[in-house]
Amino acid sequence: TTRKSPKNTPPGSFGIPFIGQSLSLLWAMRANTADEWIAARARRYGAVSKLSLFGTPTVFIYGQAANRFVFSGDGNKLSNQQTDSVRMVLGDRCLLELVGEDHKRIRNALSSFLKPDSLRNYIGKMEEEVLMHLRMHWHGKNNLKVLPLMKTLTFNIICSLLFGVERGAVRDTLVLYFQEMIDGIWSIPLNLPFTRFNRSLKASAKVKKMLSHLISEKRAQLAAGASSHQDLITCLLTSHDSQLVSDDEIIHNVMLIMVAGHDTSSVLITFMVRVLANHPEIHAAVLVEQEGIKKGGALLTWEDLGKMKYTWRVAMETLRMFTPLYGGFRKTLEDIEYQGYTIPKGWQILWVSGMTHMDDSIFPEPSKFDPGRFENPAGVPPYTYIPFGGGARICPGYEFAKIETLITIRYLVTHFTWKLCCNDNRFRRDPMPVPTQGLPIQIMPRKELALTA
Ligand code: HEM
Repeated sequence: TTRKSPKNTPPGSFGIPFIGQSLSLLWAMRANTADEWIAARARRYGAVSKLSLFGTPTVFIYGQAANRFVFSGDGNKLSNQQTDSVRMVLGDRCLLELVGEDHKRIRNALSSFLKPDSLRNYIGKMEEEVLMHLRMHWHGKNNLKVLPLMKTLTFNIICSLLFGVERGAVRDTLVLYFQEMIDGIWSIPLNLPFTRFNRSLKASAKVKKMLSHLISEKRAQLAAGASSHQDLITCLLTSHDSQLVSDDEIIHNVMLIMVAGHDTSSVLITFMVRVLANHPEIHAAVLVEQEGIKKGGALLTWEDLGKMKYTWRVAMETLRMFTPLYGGFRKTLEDIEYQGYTIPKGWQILWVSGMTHMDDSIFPEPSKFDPGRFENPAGVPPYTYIPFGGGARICPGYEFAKIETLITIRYLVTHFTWKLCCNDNRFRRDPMPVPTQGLPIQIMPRKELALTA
């Protein structure tokens, strides 16, 4: 085959130098029109087009073939470098930046904690966090905002399970810095004073310092004979290939998991609360399933979670329609041919999930909420339903997210009923979906919350 000239790049333009289309996309995200922004681009240029985002030339591709292309590669042609702002905030040794053997090594180390066999030992701890949260923030209340509360809950779960940071002043400070850090993580990478990005970098430096301190403390505890199975950090420090994981790698990956592990599942739970309010028949079916799992005060087990099949299908359909992570980036390690175009080395590739999730040839009547779509997993074609990504980089936190979501929804439906205070059913992206006003609801107790787990 004859090699195409590198000039044969996809249609589209780079827009204003350096800024490119970043501001236009960021603006669309905040104005709740990002999905239309993407769709309009797709209508104008087709399934492959170029643009410039966050300082880098980018090719936007979508559809089943595009997803397969992004997720089934062996990592030699496409790496996973994030945009400059994300890398500067999280650090260059986190999983998102690593390729090949480095990526495998760190993923293995994290999986030893995140795999189902390990997580089943932590179900009780998660349940305890959920109950404590409900007693503190839901019990005795009439009105509340779901999204900020779910961020608090999932952040607390991450803190206690992954890093063993219990409630108290350290955790509170960490939450504050952390929120500032996330606020500016998606930015044009110019560190100018008084910008969100500048505040985010400063907060990131403080979080890194706190984590470094935490690692020293854990090392000392381990040396004094503490158990190695307390949390993710102690697991990483004592895993048999621990010598292979550097302190920087621990810190950067802990930061990644703090972001990846709470911002996403909080959105899933929040949108499930909205879905259940909007669809009384689905709410009733979830309640029947949950009440069928009678516990009489005993803690939930792995087997109980396995019985929550319908509840999880509701979660899957929620992830299809309100996918937390709308897409992501890859970077080309060499010139790549794709659908007759050349994508030059060093460019970004932008993939998105919403375009296949809302494609009516794959999911008929895509705007209809229907958990029945997932009754037969074989009915969903490969590489079309990708809320957790796919291939070598598929989300390693899938089981973690599933467990915390099922436990939280169980306690919500069995102990409360609720009504939406704001019925517009809209959301904006920041870049995670944010329902109007953070989803204010009115709640009514169904039965007493047990005072102990
Ligand atoms: C509903 C909840 C969640 C959703 C929708 C979600 C979604 C995703 C997606 C789409 C990716 C792939 C990104 C890509 O290919 O570029 C990913 C990666 C990742 N997720 Fe999740 N995630 C969720 C929860 C979690 C949790 C709870 C954790 C950790 C406890 C976690 C940790 C990670 C990590 C570390 C990666 C990077 C993997 C790699 O690059 O090899 N996620 N997630």
